[in-house]
Amino acid sequence: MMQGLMMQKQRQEGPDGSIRNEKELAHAANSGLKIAVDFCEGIKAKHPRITYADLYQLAGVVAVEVTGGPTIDFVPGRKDSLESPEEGRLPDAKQGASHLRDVFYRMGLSDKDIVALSGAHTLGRAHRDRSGFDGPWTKEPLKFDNSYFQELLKGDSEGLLKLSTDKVLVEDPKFCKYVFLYAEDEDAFFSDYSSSHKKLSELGFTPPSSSLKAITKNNTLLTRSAVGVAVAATVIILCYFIEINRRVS
Ligand code: HEM
Repeated sequence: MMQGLMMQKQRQEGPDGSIRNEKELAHAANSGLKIAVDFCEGIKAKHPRITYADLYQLAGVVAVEVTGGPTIDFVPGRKDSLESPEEGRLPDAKQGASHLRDVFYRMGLSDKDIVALSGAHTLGRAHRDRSGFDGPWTKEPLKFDNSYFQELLKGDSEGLLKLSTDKVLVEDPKFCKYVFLYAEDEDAFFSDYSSSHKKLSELGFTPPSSSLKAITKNNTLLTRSAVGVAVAATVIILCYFIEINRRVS
């Protein structure tokens, strides 16, 4: 998901759908993402007007929400590119705090963003045949909650994974205060996660005025893409559950 969210290019950071490029899918850090990209292809075929860049971001937003996480405001209008970045710009799970800061600061993100976004590891698992790592981070990997942070504070637990880049969040004093906060206060995690996810998903993107934003009478922001996002979202949810269930079981 991290990789899907970032999909950045050298000249301009930000989601542009280039992950569908075979060359980029072959980057080691993207191993396994072809499955998700292929799922999205069926939706793109039915709703060709949505860009790949928007579709992949929408899939991430929907996956977080349907698994119990916060709502993330989604604004369409990203442009597609097939120009891939060079390999090696995504975070390396075997490294530590300075590496994480190099990667995330480069995108204008903060220590708080790093910790909040790492909380996405509340979902899913690692696969030995993809990354070389194995196992979920939490006991309920289909549920988006703050248990990732609670598990981090407990230390090593049998059957649960902790990458170096997860452990460093407890070891580094500036990261650590957010780990304590999120482990204790799920609302604070959800609120910060939602803003950090939106920031990452809108890197290099200025929402166009034609994004069909509508403010309803009770001031709820509704964002509608011109294509049947509701239908697309339903299909994405189904795909997400089928895939995750298959991988977790
Ligand atoms: C902080 C640096 C990060 C590192 C080093 C990292 C590394 C990894 C690794 C090694 C895996 C296992 C891949 C596999 O074997 O299938 C993984 C999975 C995952 N990552 Fe990250 N990640 C990072 C940040 C993020 C962020 C920011 C997000 C989302 C906002 C994210 C969401 C996920 C999810 C949901 C999975 C599970 C995928 C599945 O179940 O197939 N990660 N990550």
